[in-house]
Amino acid sequence: MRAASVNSQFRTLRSFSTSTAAKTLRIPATVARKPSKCPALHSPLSSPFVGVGYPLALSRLGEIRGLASVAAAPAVSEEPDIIPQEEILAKMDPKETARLARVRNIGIAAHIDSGKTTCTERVLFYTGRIKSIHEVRGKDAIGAKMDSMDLEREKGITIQSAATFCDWEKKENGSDEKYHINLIDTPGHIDFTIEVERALRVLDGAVMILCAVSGVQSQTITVDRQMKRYNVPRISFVNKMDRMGANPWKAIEQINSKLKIPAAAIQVPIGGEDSFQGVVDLVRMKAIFFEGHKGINVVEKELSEIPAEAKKLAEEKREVLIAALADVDDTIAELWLEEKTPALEQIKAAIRQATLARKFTPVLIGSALADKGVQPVLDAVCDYLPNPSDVPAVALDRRRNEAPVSLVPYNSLPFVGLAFKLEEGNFGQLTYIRVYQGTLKKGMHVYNAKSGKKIKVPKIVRMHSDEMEEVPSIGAGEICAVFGVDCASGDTFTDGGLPYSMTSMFVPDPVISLSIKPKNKETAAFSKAMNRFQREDPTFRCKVDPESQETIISGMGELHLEIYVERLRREYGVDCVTGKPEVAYRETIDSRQEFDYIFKRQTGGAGDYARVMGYMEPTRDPEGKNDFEEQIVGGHISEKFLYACEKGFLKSTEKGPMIGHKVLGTRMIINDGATHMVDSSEMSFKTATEYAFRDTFKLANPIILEPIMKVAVSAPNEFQGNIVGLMNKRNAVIEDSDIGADEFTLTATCSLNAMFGFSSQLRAATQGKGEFSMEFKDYLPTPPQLQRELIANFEKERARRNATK
Ligand SMILES: Nc1nc2c(ncn2[C@@H]2O[C@H](COP(=O)(O)OP(=O)(O)OP(=O)(O)O)[C@@H](O)[C@H]2O)c(=O)[nH]1
Repeated sequence: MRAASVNSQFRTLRSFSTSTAAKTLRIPATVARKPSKCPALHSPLSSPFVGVGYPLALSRLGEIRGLASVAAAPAVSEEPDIIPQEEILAKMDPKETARLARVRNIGIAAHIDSGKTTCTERVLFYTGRIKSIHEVRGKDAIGAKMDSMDLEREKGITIQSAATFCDWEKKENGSDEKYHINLIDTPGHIDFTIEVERALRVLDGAVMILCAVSGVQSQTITVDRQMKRYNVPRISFVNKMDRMGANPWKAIEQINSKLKIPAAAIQVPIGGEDSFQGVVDLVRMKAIFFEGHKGINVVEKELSEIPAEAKKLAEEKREVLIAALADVDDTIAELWLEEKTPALEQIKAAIRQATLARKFTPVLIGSALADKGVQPVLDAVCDYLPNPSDVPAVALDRRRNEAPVSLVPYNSLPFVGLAFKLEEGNFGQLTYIRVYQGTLKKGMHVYNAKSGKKIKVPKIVRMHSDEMEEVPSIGAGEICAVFGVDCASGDTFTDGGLPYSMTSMFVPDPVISLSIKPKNKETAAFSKAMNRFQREDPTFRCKVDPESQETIISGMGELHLEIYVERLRREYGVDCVTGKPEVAYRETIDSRQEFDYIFKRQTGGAGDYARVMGYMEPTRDPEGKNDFEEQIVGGHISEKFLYACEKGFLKSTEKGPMIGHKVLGTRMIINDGATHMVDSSEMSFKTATEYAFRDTFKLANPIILEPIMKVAVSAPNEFQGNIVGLMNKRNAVIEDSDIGADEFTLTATCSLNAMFGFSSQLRAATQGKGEFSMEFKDYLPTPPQLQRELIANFEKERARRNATK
């Protein structure tokens, strides 16, 4: 009972605490939501645990509280104890608290070409990780460190996220404070969105970069959604201040209005465009300049030494900052009402707390390419982004019905880690792991929570883009990579003692596919490459169509598949011919239909006999799940044969009867049937079910579903008419149109089918100034005319194949 009263007291307390949101759980929405796959049925993105304290297994609670030993604690409790994060942390070893306070796991995410890689290159240079800076598409033809793949360097885009780490010595009050930063540079292009998803799943905070000219762009909106999905606190950096037309205030206004996150500058620029020289720090009211080779020396000056105009702007914008903080922080609000000026430490504390609570994002200003403003971003990462103990991590306890339990980033606790990314390296599979609790040591045995397999960890490394540094162990709250650990992306590892697993990341369904065939006979290399790509990238799939015998690859967009075809050629020497990209349609039914199917065949010797009876109906499941049930009374079909029926059902859903695409939202009930003493077999029941499925499906109001995309298009205002025209032609539903001072952003939903070829038309309609991004939303029925065409084409192709057999 005690536990229950602690719970209720705690819940009441927390619901009134101003800092509740800062302690909310970082659970990916996969717990609450799976990707919506069914027409007009969409699940919310919220986590069920948000805003509530979290339970800690009693055994662990005892450990942390020093009250009871593991053995003394009850093995399973009906009522999980819930204690606040502060209480857990208060019990932690001060040495651990101090260690974690200096660790940051952060990602850099932004719209394409905002300068993520350019910025990361400076971070590595200023922290001493690299000796010289190489630019993205730079004249030296070396390319940025984090774009290690040849293709990335050539195309100037990031394809894979790259991890690195560095130590930053933050100079504060004359003394140095050393922070350890694990950093992931993620791709901007939507086709590689899984890279952003998995990075955000394991990172504690993020730097969102925006272009000072373009402000919030289409992909910024996608990245924003992903950060919100994983509850990731962020600081913002308005880059490219050296560009003509740079306007950080517009970008900040757009963060407020378009992304709906209260944002305010914590710096103002000194000069702009060609004459951008440095920034004024509004918290400390000091001017900052970047001198020496590549701006390596940060030079501070008093405001009396800078132009009066910049000083006036700083005073004005400091007021704006304090007013914005007053909206999100009680202490600042009180001082503000009393017209008192908050102290420096009060401002810093308010920014930190509001940022951690995701109620605010502080905005920094600079130009990575002009080597100005990157070091203050590093300081802000240390000052305002969370350390691993600020972000509660949660596992699900399999012993307690998947009840959430907190993990504590404490080195001496039992180990729990999440494999979030796999990469095939020259020395075998490299698995990236975020250690949430305990220590991972070289040579120790870990258990895969899913397969139960025991694995010895032969080698642990810290990654530095494509280079690595071997380490003997890695502590809680850190990121590393291990060799020789066979697993899938998203698997949980424990030391074997804890029955925990962690929720994995959100993996969107592929929406586009194409047929692919090696030009010559390099099949071994081809299969090797396909296996590797699929293991590394859960959004890339490859299968052989049993009917056409063609290999079909599927992914998130045309560029996604194009990159893999190119990698096949370069990395495996396999040249391929590819078919036309095709939309990943789905098939479903809309009404109930009974069936009574007899499968009978006599071919001399033992024959085949199976009779299955029942009905099919739509499941109307929000996630589009299929369902097979048996409701046999009287034992007309034995267990063994019913199992074969289920197999037949599952096979049928893989390739729909209408156009051979996957089936969604369909239930099959078998409630009667008949068996022959001699002729019935598992194979005959499986086949009977497949035939029954095929015939019944066609009578149950079958529908072809197509992927509907959420599209965001932005372009200068003068092209608004052209773009609305382009979207109307595609029967898009325009949901919102946001007109800024010189650019507008239009959001719409449109079928993927209608979006083919859009990028070139958009270019033509906007003189190359428009851009767009799209993301899968859900599946909706295709228009009847298209459905007829798809079926006719499928039948024609099938007849052609049969004729050539
Ligand atoms: N003028 C100017 N150009 C910049 C700045 N930062 C980056 N760039 C340029 O913008 C282009 C894109 O930079 P990247 O660093 O590759 O951008 P990214 O966001 O990593 O790109 P993706 O990973 O492909 O999305 C390059 O040509 C850079 O040189 C800046 O501060 N000012």
